[in-house]
Amino acid sequence: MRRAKISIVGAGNVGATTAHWCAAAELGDIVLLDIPGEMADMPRGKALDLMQSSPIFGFDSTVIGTNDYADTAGSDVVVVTAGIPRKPGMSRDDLLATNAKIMTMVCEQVKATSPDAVVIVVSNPLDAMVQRAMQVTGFPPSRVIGQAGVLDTARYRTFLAMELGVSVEDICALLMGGHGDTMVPLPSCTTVGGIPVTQLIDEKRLEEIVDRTRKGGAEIVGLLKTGSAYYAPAGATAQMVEAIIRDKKRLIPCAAYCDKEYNVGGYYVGVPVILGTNGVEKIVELKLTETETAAFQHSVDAVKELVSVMAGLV
Ligand SMILES: NC(=O)C1=CN([C@@H]2O[C@H](COP(=O)(O)OP(=O)(O)OC[C@H]3O[C@@H](n4cnc5c(N)ncnc54)[C@H](O)[C@@H]3O)[C@@H](O)[C@H]2O)C=CC1
Ligand SMILES: O=C([O-])CC(=O)C(=O)O
Repeated sequence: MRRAKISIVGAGNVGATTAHWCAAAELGDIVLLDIPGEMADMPRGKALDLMQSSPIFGFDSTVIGTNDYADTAGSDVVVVTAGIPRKPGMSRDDLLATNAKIMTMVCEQVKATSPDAVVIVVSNPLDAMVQRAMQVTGFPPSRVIGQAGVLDTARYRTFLAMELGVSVEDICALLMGGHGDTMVPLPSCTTVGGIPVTQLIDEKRLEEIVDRTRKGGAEIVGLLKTGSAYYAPAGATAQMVEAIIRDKKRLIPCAAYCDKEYNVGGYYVGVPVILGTNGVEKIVELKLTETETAAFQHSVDAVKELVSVMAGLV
């Protein structure tokens, strides 16, 4: 049986860690690509190091490092983590100009070498970067998806489990909106072992936990000092890769292209989707309360604003 081919563009912290999770789960053969220059050999070094862990973890995925898109040709999934991360004091939006240029260069190559791939964008500011990736590749929007919601929800679930002293496995939650301070929690879709979270945590404390989730990326940036989070972001990305490669039909929040859905009008924003081999196979439309609709609209407006700034930049 042909093994799936997964290419990861950007062999930095998120890219290399995604390669690690994908290899350990034997999701397919992996190509790790980064730019030529002084550090040209770095992806080859990381790939070889990962390969040498295969006898320990018992995986037969191959991992190669390269600077040449020819090696990524015919990928089933391409993950784009290329770009700069933020440092303390910066917002994700401060990365817009630099990362939009990088995203354009990367996606021109992806379009030429892996025209049938499903593309998962991770680089920030996420919602604008995934819009740029869709524009440059010209791929159907269902095959260009952004990773944010799985990470944001994982953070939320972690904090809820810590608060209640229960297993993370028993926490089921959903967040919507952009990957930023405007993300929209949905307490009505958050349960602990089937019990609505609102029966276990009072409103004020829940709002504090939501607030910590919103600022979850910045909290890690403040601790690391030199860059941003990568273990959980890479785990979230690998979960999306798995849903696509194994056609799992996971119902998870991703940045998906919404036109009529939720009346967004042609932008990427975090919504619940069904993710399978074809990428986004369905956007699930929930009935939101008035307050949730207003918060979601606020989040969409922030994404629109960023996309319009990006259009004026490049
Ligand atoms: N969506 C999300 O939930 C998250 C997004 N991020 C974002 O992911 C991006 C990567 O973060 P890290 O891996 O921590 O950064 P990093 O600095 O460790 O790695 C980025 C890599 O991209 C490479 N790169 C730059 N230009 C390139 C190009 N034209 N082609 C190929 N590779 C190129 C760099 O050489 C570097 O190795 C950042 O923009 C960060 O903000 C990070 C965490 C979560
Ligand atoms: O905070 C950042 O810059 C990286 C990121 O998106 C996250 O960890 O959520």
